Amino acid sequence: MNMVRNIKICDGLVSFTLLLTTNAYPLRELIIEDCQKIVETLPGVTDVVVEVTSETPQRKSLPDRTGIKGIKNIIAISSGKGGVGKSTVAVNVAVALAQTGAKVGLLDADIYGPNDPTMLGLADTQIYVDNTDKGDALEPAFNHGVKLVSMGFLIDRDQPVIWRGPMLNGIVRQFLYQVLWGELDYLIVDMPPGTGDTQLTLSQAVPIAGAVIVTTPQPVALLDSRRGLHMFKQMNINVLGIVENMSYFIPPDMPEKHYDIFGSGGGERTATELGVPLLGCIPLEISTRLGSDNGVPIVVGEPDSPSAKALKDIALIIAGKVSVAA
Ligand SMILES: Nc1ncnc2c1ncn2[C@@H]1O[C@H](COP(=O)(O)OP(=O)(O)OP(=O)(O)O)[C@@H](O)[C@H]1O
Repeated sequence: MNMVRNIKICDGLVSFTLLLTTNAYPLRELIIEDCQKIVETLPGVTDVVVEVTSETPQRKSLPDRTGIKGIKNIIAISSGKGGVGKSTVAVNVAVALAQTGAKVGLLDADIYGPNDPTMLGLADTQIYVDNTDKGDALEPAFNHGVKLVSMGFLIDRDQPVIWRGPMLNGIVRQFLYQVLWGELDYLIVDMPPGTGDTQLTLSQAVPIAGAVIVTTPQPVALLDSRRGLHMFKQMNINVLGIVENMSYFIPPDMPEKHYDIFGSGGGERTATELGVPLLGCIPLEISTRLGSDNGVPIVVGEPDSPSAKALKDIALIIAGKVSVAA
């Protein structure tokens, strides 16, 4: 698979480079260990040095959808229903991917309720327009390893956004094409809830490497997720799977206890019924909410908490699936 490069043999010392398709490769450690062990068993070998590097493959353009220069993979995080934790998942997955060394951008396409600046600790940040040879372009904000563009930077915090479809399309296109994103392995798009204008604009404008649907276990949320899934299928967009958020509540004073507030197993059932994978389940934890409110995502603030571990695993699974698809 052309993943082994740069083989050097010097007496008993063997060194080589392993090229992974993503830094966030879920089986990274296992592969390194296996390669090491196998070479070590060869006669005459005394030492093995494995270097690891990665090259994220790029999602190809489609006949009717051209990619954005420099951006390898666009991943849409969506939900059928509001308030299920879509932004929490988008922000934490973006930061978790950046933690693996990937170059990551986050486009907050939730034009009416832009929360990502707060969640990424950029609530009081301003972004600027640069004059480039291709016209004016926005310089994204940056924190926790992630570049961010959001409507939240362009409006007064208390000002409601009252726009119609065509204006929305305009801003979403600007956020895609008139931002100095630079080189990105992943552009995570935090979609607005539901199946409206923004979703259509995005799905039609650019080739999306994969869509993730965030849901909570209760039946009403799951019903809406089905609609979202059908929209992506109709638009020929690869659905990577479902994330079940708020799967169960962990009380901070009794971490061994789990309460199924919204019922249990809903995400699993929906995933099976719709024939898409369940990418992971995230518990309801007070620290996750606090992290979002304080601008320190849980994968940074409490990386060993159950929610952070679940979110990091989900990020790796998403990266793995995107690489396989590409
Ligand atoms: N696993 C969790 N544990 C605790 N709180 C959570 C969890 N997931 C999300 N929250 C909290 O629930 C609220 C809603 O989450 P979030 O804003 O991510 O949802 P959303 O689906 O993006 O909402 P919207 O539809 O408004 O865009 C936030 O206050 C967030 O901090």
